[in-house]
Amino acid sequence: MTTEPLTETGRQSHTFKAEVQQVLYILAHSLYTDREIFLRELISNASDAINRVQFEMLTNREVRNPELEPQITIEVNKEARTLSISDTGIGMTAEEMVEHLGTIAQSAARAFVKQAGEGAKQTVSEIIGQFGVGFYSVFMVADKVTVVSQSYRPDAPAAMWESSGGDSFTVGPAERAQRGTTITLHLKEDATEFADPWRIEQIVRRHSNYVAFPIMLDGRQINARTAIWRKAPREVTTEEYHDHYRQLTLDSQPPLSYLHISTDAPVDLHAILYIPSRRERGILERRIEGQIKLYSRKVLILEEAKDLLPAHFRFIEGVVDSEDLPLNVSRESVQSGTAGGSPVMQRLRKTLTARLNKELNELAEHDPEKYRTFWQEFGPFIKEGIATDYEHRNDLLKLLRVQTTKSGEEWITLATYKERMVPGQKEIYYLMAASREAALSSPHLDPLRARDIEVILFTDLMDGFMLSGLREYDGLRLRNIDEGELDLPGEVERPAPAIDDAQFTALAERIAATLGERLKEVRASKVLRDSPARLVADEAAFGREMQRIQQILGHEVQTGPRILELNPAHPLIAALARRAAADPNDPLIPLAAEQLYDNALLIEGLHRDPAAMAPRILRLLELAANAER
Ligand SMILES: Nc1ncnc2c1ncn2[C@@H]1O[C@H](COP(=O)(O)OP(=O)(O)OP(=O)(O)O)[C@@H](O)[C@H]1O
Repeated sequence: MTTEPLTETGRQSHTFKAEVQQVLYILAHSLYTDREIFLRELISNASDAINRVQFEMLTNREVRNPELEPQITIEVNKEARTLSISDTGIGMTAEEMVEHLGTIAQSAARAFVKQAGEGAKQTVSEIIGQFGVGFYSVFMVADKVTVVSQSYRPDAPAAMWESSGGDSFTVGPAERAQRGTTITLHLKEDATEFADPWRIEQIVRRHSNYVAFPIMLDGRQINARTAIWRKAPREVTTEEYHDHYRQLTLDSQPPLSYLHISTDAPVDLHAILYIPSRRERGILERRIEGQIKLYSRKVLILEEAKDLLPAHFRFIEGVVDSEDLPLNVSRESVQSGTAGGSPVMQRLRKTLTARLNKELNELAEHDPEKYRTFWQEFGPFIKEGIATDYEHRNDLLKLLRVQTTKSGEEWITLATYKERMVPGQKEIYYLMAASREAALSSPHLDPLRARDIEVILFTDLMDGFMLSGLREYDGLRLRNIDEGELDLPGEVERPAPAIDDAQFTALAERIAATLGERLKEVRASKVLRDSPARLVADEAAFGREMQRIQQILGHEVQTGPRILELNPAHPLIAALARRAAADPNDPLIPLAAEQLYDNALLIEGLHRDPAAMAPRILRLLELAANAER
């Protein structure tokens, strides 16, 4: 930014930073249909400014005009084609104007220019929201903008900032009687609509209705008078909740569900918590995590209160308001739970968490379709909580849903699994695989299918993480069925081997020689029925769930050799064994060994490079077709 010498009026001319110039150019020259959001941005800045001065007043006595009521005032003049918005906020000094209204975070600007330049599908309001070019959006509708401000600092003189877009702005002294800021827009010819009071009221209702301070127009308050979370739930309509959610989050989809708490005892608590309908909103995934705004006595204490819910509920959006929070707390002390904030925060957290759990359980019970959506979008968070949050594990286990060999497309609870266990079953059986389809073709299922035992199919990356911390449910151990020695209830008849021991040994030796160090042992299976082979984990191999995650993420892990079990009653194994016994150098055997091993990895979702199998499969096909080489 370059700065020119003072002119006679005491104004100094500055050049916008290059990134700002680019942003301004795009904003001024694009035909955006939702230009009206410039007003939302200005109101949001005004509201921030009031929040900030309220905070100053809590901690700092030296504030100019402490008696001023928090208020945002809009004035329009059709003849002059102007719109102005004033606030009783923190104000800006001349230096702050240069700093805040001349620059823009460079990375944000670059990302903005890139997105806008690509003609991205999202609307300008989404882009602006994401990149924080808020103030500059005025240049979509104005060809000249004047800002006059009086800082809260008692000794700072009033100042003005003015620009017609382009590449420069001026800053100089000004007259302003009281603390706060007035921004005046000289509207472009095609933006006259924004000098119409009716239009302004419509925009405020649509985008800024729930701003916590009065927004005045022609002597009337045009935003909602009472914060909806302070109303009794029966007085709030679904539409109002949806509107509030949209204005809070900028999410274009309505929330999946919401929860409104309004109580005075044992704590004073007025809160609305929203469960979004999807996890990822907007291209930048800025809102993959929710935000909970914390108010006390109408003062916004925290824009993003982290400690009000356990970490696994971080996708929740909403507002929490409690009169019980001491006003003399700083943001930091509320956050860290010190300085007296702690006991109240803990009580709030406890109440909110319990109510949210209850709400989710009720959703599952009364609206299974919605709960299914919830589970698909936010299941991974619940699983994370189960693994890491011992305090809430039992509550979270009620929210857990799984698919099994018997559930089809349905999602069931562990309680349902338990009810459906066969007589004599003492453990919960599960299988980890790449997908449901892959899981259902797993050879490990053979002995359980034969006994009609239900098996949980875990196919999500987070499942491994969850299982690393979850060893049992309701007194039942969770057992991975890839283990060699499962003590299964009930007896089933075993199919008779189709080959003799010598033939089997010949095959086992050839396979062991081919697969070398990848295997600990090749042995005859006591449990396989319909499948030819399986890879069995070493029971001692603790932590395989986490290892699995590492493997899927492509990290090098020492997994230790496993045991290959062959099914001597299977036609393929029998045929291979006969060939191995007849000709130890039969070329089919090593190819088959490799392919059986790869099949096992594929089903488990652990194969590193499936494409590498293509030449071998081709060779196997040639052998099957007796093709000449
Ligand atoms: N009405 C106002 N009163 C006091 N300061 C203001 C006001 N409007 C803007 N500012 C200052 O100008 C800065 C830049 O505003 P701008 O809207 O461009 O970005 P932001 O508010 O920081 O980010 P975003 O609007 O995207 O959340 C603000 O951070 C604030 O410091």
